[in-house]
Amino acid sequence: MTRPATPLLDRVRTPADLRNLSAAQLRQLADELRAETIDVVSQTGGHLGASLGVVELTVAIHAVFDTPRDRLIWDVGHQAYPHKILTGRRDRIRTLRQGGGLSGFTRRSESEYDPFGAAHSSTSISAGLGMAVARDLKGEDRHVVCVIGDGAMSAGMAYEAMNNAGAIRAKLIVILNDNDMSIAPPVGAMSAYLSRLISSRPFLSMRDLMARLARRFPAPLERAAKRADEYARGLLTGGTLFEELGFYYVGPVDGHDLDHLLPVLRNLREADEYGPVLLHVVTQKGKGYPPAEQSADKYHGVAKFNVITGEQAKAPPGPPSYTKVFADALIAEAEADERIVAITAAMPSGTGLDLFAKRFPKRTFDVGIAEQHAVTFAAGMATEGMKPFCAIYSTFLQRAYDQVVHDVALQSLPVRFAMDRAGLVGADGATHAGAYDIAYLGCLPGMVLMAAADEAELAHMVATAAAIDDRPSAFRYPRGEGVGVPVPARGSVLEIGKGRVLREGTAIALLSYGARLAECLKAAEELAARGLSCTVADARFAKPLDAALVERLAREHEVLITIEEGAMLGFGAIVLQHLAARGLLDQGLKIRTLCLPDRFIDHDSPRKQYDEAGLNAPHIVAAALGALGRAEAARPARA
Ligand SMILES: Cc1ncc(C[n+]2csc(CCOP(=O)(O)OP(=O)(O)O)c2C)c(N)n1
Ligand SMILES: CC(=O)[C@@H](O)[C@H](O)COP(=O)(O)O
Ligand SMILES: [Mg+2]
Repeated sequence: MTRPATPLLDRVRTPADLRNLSAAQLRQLADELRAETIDVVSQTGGHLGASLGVVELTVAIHAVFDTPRDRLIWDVGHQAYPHKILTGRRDRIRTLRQGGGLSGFTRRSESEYDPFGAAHSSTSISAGLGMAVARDLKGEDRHVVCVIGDGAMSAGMAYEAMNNAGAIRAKLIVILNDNDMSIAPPVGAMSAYLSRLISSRPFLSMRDLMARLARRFPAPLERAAKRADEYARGLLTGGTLFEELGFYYVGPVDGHDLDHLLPVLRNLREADEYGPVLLHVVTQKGKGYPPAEQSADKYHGVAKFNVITGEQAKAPPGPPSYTKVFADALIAEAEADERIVAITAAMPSGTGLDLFAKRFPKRTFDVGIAEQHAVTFAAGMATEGMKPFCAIYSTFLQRAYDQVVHDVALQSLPVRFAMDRAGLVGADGATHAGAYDIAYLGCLPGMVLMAAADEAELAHMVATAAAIDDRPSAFRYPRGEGVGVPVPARGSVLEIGKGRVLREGTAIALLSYGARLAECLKAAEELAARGLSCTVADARFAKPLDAALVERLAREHEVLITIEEGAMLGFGAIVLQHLAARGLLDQGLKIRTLCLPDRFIDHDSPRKQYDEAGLNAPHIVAAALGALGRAEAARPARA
């Protein structure tokens, strides 16, 4: 596939090269940038739709504002591929989301044009306000521009930030990129409000817009008199919500029309002695690439694809994904119990709740990007006897930690947490790793914590969680396909706090928590080939811990190794603390706890990530040999 011709883009290495181009040239540049973005993502995969929706906006912002001196913050950052191409990273853009390559999100360490890292949504206004206040305290002069999507605008953090910005009245430009899409179609009253804003009348004409901007920034002494006028206009223009939060609302403006964008942004740049402004731009996710425009998800996240046909590369048929198994298992439980309800925070397809919703539309709740609300919403339902399953990726559940502690665990409410994407997740990298849930939930009294070793275990854990009605429970499972074991139509309820032994040995005990079990079984074979007899056990539960199993393994083996797809202070720590309390650590037992290292693991293939983390079979073998003091415990071969 030949690369698109990009004669103008070829002349742009940094945004400074944009600033002497004419409007006509900028329009051509945008077309070339769009073609380049499509070509890049066809080779790398990634978040195409969002990037295509902000091509013109990216060009206009960098043409008008003096980036990187003026700060530009992209919310989530998944739409920042055109931004990366224009800011000196075009030469590396085809390394996107690959080991050693560019991140799929904005990242401070990657470029001075990325003043704030992102990936978890709705952080841009808070960060931008922080930068604006710091600017004012230091007496510096620069603009701060935040671009936030309509989906990201559904998170409470965005309102916390706007509320504070309106009070501080710091000079800040928030650009609301409204494409009427989240990952799925947006939900909630805010989405409806924005739709009203757009549908209430056509885009402001340039004349109206200029007139309003001119009126907006009157001489200071008239300002007081203008408030009533603004309020009245706000009722007309519909920006009332934002204006009541202290923002001046401008829009809606066509976010693909540079003839609109450039003069508006220039005006906002010049009228800079006033408070926060919200520019409402209307864009189309997937703009300019028909396969994306016509797709239901607007090609939010795509595999490599054929640019001509839009057809995405398909992985060879394999076992069902953990996500699919979860959805099927929950449907089976819900068929039998009408109290079961399911909640997602704007991730219906990613969590599999889109399948649950097809079967139980009235028992499925997509609350938008609002994990904190999702958890306490579930807690409220649990107080009324419902059986809520909160399906939230491990990494995104981090955002609702106090709700888990304060609203669920403290009240011992039977909320069930289905934590998909546990462990390392590959191309999304460190921001999306499900690394910490064992640690952050393991310290909460009363929680039942489970980790699925394979897809059949996941089905059993769904059934088990459904049956636990007196306290909260959580089960974690990795991104991607299962290992190919048969999955029951409906899971069986497990005995709480009981693990299982898959292989009996004498010298070394490998105690796995989660899906590293397969690697443990491989390691046991390798150790057996070296004459070392190995027990392999699946803990199944981190809480309550299977004390009898752990103590037996400690008593009957020379070496005990715990393995988990989680950070320090997780399962291994729970086992260590238990053995210490039982006085079993000072009887010569050689114990090792294999977990994620105390650093962030960057994007790469999952296999390579686990290699780097030291959690593949060769690393387990080396740990066992090392514990035994066997000389050949040299650094393990790469798995
Ligand atoms: C806290 C958090 N929850 C969920 C996600 C997953 N996520 C990534 S992008 C996205 C939708 C964002 O919608 P919007 O802000 O409108 O951006 P668009 O993709 O439409 O450009 C979601 C839910 C996330 N990144 N962060
Ligand atoms: C940008 C974002 O946060 C989501 O789109 C995320 O990348 C989805 O992850 P999965 O691809 O694992 O569903
Ligand atoms: Mg959107």
